[in-house]
Amino acid sequence: MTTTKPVAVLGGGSFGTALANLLAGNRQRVLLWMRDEQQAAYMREHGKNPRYLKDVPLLKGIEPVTDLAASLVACDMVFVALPSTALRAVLEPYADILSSKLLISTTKGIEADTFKLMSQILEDIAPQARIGVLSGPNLAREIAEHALTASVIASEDADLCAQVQLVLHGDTFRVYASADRFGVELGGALKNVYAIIAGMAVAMGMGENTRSMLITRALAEMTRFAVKLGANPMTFLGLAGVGDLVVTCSSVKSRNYQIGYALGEGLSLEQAVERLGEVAEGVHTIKVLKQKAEELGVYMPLVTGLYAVLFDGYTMKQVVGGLMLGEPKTEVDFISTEGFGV
Ligand SMILES: NC(=O)C1=CN([C@@H]2O[C@H](COP(=O)(O)OP(=O)(O)OC[C@H]3O[C@@H](n4cnc5c(N)ncnc54)[C@H](OP(=O)(O)O)[C@@H]3O)[C@@H](O)[C@H]2O)C=CC1
Ligand SMILES: O=C(CO)COP(=O)(O)O
Repeated sequence: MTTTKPVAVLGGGSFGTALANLLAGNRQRVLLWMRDEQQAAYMREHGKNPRYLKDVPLLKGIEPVTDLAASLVACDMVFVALPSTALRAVLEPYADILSSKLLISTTKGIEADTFKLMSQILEDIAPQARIGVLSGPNLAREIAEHALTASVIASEDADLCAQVQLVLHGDTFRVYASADRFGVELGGALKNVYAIIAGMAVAMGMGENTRSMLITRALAEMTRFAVKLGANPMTFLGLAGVGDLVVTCSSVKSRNYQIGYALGEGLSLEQAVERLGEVAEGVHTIKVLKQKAEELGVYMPLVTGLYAVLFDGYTMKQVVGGLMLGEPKTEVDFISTEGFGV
């Protein structure tokens, strides 16, 4: 089915580009908004993004544009694929126009001063808007190359979920609905931190047992944190939790993993970020997460360890030693096992 109005995608990076292609593949007209007119002009002329996913042809139906107000006015449904550090500043001036829209955040980050997730920022900006979150194991390059992929659209608004499923669902992209917006969004933001640790471990020559331990203990840690914030732990067993954690901790295509790998090779954080030249949200998330975990008294040894390496001058060896020799713990301590006969 084709909606009459175009769909807006905000952000001309890897994910905005992949999402625009997905929508256009489903015969939607797409206004792909980016800030740089030179980039948009190149894309209109050559049918490719000159900076991100450079070799991926843009499908017919995508119009690269730079007038944000006009794009928002023209569309009812708006996907936001901007970095977390830019989202509020970019959208705040357009609060009035956004009020009547369906706004779907795809940004996996946490705001530094407020600890707000991106859909909560959208809610601040446009309280009247209908809001959702798209999240899951969704590496942009694989989506662009039509790898079979699943994602989750999460919103309290079931009609919004259905509309998003309609425009995105296709041969290679399957979209599940969830009513747990907070849990789905939190999972996507938290896993980036653990992908940095996983990349670091691989660069340092650690094995598959180690990676498996890391991913599983990361899931325990992020779920423990989420439960403290009142989230539903079961959501973390789905695509937007364990699904996204596994892909991001296992793939060299993940930018957060690449940051970790560079750190493991001995680069400084600044050097790693510069070499990547793309967004790696975990670099910001680790700071706010460490602070929030302390504030709430949540035990997050992996977060604390990564923070110590990145900002307090500890070596990986020191941190790993501390983690392994720590007091023995119970395994699944974050979900009540009452009633399971355990
Ligand atoms: N890539 C992926 O696999 C996935 C990414 N995401 C999420 O999508 C979000 C965006 O990531 P992604 O597209 O991959 O990042 P990229 O690094 O590929 O691209 C970032 C984009 O944001 C633009 N941008 C940066 N600052 C601003 C600003 N102030 N105003 C307007 N545009 C700006 C950049 O423009 P410019 O080139 O001009 O700097 C660029 O187009 C992240 O939160 C990420 O977690 C979610 C799922 C998968
Ligand atoms: O969120 C992602 C996959 O689901 C992309 O991860 P990176 O931002 O680490 O590339």
